[in-house]
Amino acid sequence: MANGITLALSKGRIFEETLPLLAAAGIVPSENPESSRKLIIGTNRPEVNLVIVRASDTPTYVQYGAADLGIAGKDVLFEHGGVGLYQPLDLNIAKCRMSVAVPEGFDYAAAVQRGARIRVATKYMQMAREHFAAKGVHVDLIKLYGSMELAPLVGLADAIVDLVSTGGTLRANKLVEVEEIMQISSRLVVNQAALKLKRELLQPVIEAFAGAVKP
Ligand SMILES: Nc1ncnc2c1ncn2[C@@H]1O[C@H](COP(=O)(O)OP(=O)(O)OP(=O)(O)O)[C@@H](O)[C@H]1O
Ligand SMILES: O=P(O)(O)OC[C@H]1O[C@H](OP(=O)(O)OP(=O)(O)O)[C@H](O)[C@@H]1O
Repeated sequence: MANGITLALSKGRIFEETLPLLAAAGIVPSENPESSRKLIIGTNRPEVNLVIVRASDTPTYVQYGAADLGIAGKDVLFEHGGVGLYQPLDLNIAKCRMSVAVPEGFDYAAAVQRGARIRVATKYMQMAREHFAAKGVHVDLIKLYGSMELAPLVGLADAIVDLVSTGGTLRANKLVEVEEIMQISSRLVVNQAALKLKRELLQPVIEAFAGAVKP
């Protein structure tokens, strides 16, 4: 794939929401990663391949040049740190927000005010650490890899830091949002060296994506 370009995408919402952007760049995947077990997927353009990765691994593939470009959530980029990545575009897809949530009935404001140590479960350690440090709130962070909403229900934590979109998952688990940390959407990320070495192939894709971004 050294002569072509490789785009890293995760299955699910990022893949689905990227399809119209790919179409605008004249790129049509030859298989659907939801039904195929293949991790390298060709396209209608012989010089363009897709690699299917875990959402949180996208920046790593692009940082090391294993993929020339990729699409990753701002949440994932914040945890990664963005080293070696050029971030030319906010694609305005996979929109949600990072929030603090607690069980209904837990008085978060009072706990913060009296300086209590709060146990917070999250997959987003860096985001949570910076948020609470900036507010001067004392927290013990507990790293989880998913289903954060369960943690307060079983006594593992007082609060969670997680992504919220419709709020349906919080409601279903009798949790309430008490603080919004950051609005989240996905960005195009490009390997900085590839941008120089493969500019002729990459620039038209970046421009087509830019032209297809919905406000
Ligand atoms: N409910 C949601 N609504 C809209 N966007 C979301 C929602 N949940 C997550 N996202 C965004 O979509 C991105 C991809 O989410 P996805 O669920 O595919 O991966 P993940 O399960 O969070 O990651 P991983 O598979 O690496 O654990 C997230 O990084 C986030 O930016
Ligand atoms: O506010 P809502 O619309 O309910 O969305 C929020 C949920 O979406 C995300 O999970 P996702 O659906 O991606 O599941 P996953 O983390 O298991 O992939 C997030 O971790 C929340 O649990």
